[in-house]
Amino acid sequence: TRTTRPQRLLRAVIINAVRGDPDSVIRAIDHFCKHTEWAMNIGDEKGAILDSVVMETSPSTVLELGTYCGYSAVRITRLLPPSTRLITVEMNPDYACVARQVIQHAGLQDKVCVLEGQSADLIPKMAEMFGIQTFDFVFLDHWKDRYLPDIRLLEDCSLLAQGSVVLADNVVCPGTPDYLNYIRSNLNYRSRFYQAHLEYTRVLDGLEKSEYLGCRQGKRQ
Ligand SMILES: Cn1cnc(CNC(=O)c2cc(-c3ccc(F)cc3)cc(O)c2O)c1
Ligand SMILES: [Mg+2]
Repeated sequence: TRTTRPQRLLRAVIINAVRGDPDSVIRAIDHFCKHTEWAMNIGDEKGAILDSVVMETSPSTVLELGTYCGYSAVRITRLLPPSTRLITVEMNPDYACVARQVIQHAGLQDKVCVLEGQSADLIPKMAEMFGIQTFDFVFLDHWKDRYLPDIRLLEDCSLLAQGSVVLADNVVCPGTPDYLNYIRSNLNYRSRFYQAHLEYTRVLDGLEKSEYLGCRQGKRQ
């Protein structure tokens, strides 16, 4: 096939979504993934949970790891107050290129910074790059074996504050067992599991929401 799946998803957005209307971009992607070609966006069912967690957190500083085609970046950013920015990290340049165009079609390009590169390299530079201290909200949706090392890196870089919320996609499918074991046994977090389904399927999946409680000692026995 000459085009890639992200390119075909972008074409569906350009054809079917109203420029400057984030909700129509979301609907166009969900329609494409339900009726034409599955893609690994968080989707509508888990997306509604993401929306509710973003709204209850009402964050000032937001980090997303794993942009893919920009679907969750559009979902999150459409809910943010005018002065708030989303920083989203994508290691795949082809995905980043499509994501920037999807985000632009939604009219949210001034509120989103798509960073190309490895999360492990970029996280230590974030405070300096963006003049921030901590992230109020972090969404984990990148390589599943990077969730644990990257949450540890965020801690080590003091990028989490008391009350920061970390939401992780796919903790059941494909699954992130080492991350779940760590975050659920760590006294510095209060975690809650939201049962759902893998995007556009009946396969079980879920989201794990973890609130950082500040730096306490020890582990739960
Ligand atoms: C290539 N790449 C760039 N970023 C990433 C990180 N994301 C995932 O890997 C990811 C994978 C799946 C998934 C794939 C196949 C399957 F059979 C079941 C589930 C679902 C998701 O929601 C994901 O976020 C992968
Ligand atoms: Mg995912």
